[in-house]
Amino acid sequence: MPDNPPPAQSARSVPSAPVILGDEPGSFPYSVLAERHPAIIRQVRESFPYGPEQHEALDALLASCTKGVVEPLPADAHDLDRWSAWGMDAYTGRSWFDVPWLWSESHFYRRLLDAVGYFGPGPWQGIDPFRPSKLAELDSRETDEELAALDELTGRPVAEQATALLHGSLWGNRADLGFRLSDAEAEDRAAVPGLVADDTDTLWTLLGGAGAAAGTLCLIADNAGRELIPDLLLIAHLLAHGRIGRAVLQVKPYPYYVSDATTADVVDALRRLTRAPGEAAAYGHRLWAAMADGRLTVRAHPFSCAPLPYADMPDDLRAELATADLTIVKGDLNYRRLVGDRRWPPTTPFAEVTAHFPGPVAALRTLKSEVITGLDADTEATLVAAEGRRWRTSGTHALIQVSSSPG
Ligand SMILES: O=P(O)(O)OC[C@@]1(O)O[C@H](CO)[C@@H](O)[C@@H]1O
Repeated sequence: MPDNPPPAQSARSVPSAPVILGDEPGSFPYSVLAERHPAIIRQVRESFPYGPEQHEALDALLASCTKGVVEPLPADAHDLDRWSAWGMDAYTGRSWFDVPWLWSESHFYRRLLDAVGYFGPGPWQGIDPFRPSKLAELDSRETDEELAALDELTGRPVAEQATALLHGSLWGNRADLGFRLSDAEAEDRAAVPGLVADDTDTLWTLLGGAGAAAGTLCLIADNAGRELIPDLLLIAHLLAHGRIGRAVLQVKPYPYYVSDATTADVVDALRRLTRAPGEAAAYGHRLWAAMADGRLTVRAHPFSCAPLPYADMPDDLRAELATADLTIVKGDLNYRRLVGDRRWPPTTPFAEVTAHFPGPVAALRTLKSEVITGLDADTEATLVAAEGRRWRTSGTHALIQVSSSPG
């Protein structure tokens, strides 16, 4: 692992707001560590007929992450050097609640996969503990309905299709299985259609406005299933209408944050599309063909599962993203990593906190954690007056923010 700077404070970060920890009882980060992680362990136990070894390892993880400290990785761990570069040595021996929240959450998934034998060797190597819930979602009535809506959409003017598919991708971010674990009513709460920040016009300008050469879009994916499918539909539309010439889909190299998309999930989503009735299959076949001729590629960079902000991305990823005409960063966690997981005043300019990014960048996110930047003062005041702090974490609000000139 040649290329990861130390985690504590990169030279490129903007150190002007405190990093979020999970140490405040009653706060959202605390509840994720104290309640969501144990619930995830329970769900994983129930999903597979694991043997005693795995149950014992899950017991040990539960004790460590709720009442214990961050333990060192085994000396023969395949990713020892990587985690060492990502802050392991500095955080070993400290309570999971006292280190940066982003770090302890991310490390939890690394440990969970270890506990169930995902990293092998052995018969459970590569078995995604979240696959049953991901597949259930892919097979759901809601997915059928969303795909059926494409039949009607296809007859509409192209601009209308583009807007609908962009919003499909944006609001698809509500389909987050980890979030639902700690907030069962989340999906039933009505979404607030007015975006808290809306740079859609700039986004379309960057996505091959009239006369522009079709460039490369990088999409840093978030959840599989009902978020990944609309992401893929948007990519298919942009390719088909010449707004981009090529797309790179960045997914996770291993299962993460319950429902984050891996390469296996991309394959499942494409198979789901190609086997669907109606227009959905046509989208699926176009995407399949784009994979075959290289207009759509999938990447699973190790840094996608790093416990660090994107300001600390390694040089090879930085160079790769610098070649994209636009990078779309999907979802809440990626937003936290993009702007830095810090207590920013909400009016902190988005362009300022993303100045580290190597090229034009857009965030498409529903709001599910405390971090927020780029609001105008009136919008913030209206949200606070109506909801206190609830708008930050309820998943009912969304944003499209673009910075066209970083890097
Ligand atoms: O990134 P996503 O899928 O939009 O959301 C991830 C999430 O559910 O998990 C994190 C807390 O565990 C938060 O960032 C957010 O609430």
